[in-house]
Amino acid sequence: MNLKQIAAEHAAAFVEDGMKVGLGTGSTAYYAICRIGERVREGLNIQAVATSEASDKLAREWGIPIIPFDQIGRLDLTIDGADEVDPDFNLIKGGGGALLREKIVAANSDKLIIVADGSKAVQKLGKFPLPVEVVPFASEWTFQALENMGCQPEWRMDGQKQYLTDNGNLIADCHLGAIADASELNVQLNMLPGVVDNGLFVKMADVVIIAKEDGSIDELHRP
Ligand SMILES: O=C(CO)[C@H](O)[C@H](O)COP(=O)(O)O
Repeated sequence: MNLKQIAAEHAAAFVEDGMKVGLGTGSTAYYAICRIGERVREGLNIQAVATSEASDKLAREWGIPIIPFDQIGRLDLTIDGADEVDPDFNLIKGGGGALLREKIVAANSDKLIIVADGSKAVQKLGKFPLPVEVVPFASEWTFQALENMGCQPEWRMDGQKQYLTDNGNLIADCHLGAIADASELNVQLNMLPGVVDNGLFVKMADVVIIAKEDGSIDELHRP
């Protein structure tokens, strides 16, 4: 049983004719894009924006009409994955490096639907290293500032080279342990010059769809 696929295909059913849709990134969002692509081939009429070059390519392969972000306007919904989801609908995202575009697209969506298997549901965020996107200019200075904040950063690597995001930036994965106050940390990180954004999505998710071990689905709506 593929739990990622179960959650993602459940979410794809939220997409209706005429909608403007944000397409997430990662191995769970992959299945949502494929299911939406199947529906487009069956005649579903939507416009979409992708949160990464990889999702853009996948969507185009399925024939999903992809519109540049600045031309699409407000989105009806976005379907995306997450690395961790807490009971207050806060998330860690960016394991796939797409956190900046994912956060922009989510902020421009009436509804953010998160799809995940049960392993992503946690009581406290922070076991998964928090990705922080850093501009290359003065990157070591910014890295030091993250260390001084106690974030225990580690540069994400791509083989021997530093990993680069679709925006040409670096990722520092921060080993924080349990995060006491995600909202406060989100603000503190983004106040550091050199930090573009971080993977904390504080109360941005509207619906969380979790596929559990037995194949059943929890569909949770933020109050
Ligand atoms: O935030 C993301 C990419 O930047 C992904 O949504 C997140 O990493 C989850 O990925 P997966 O579905 O492959 O576990």
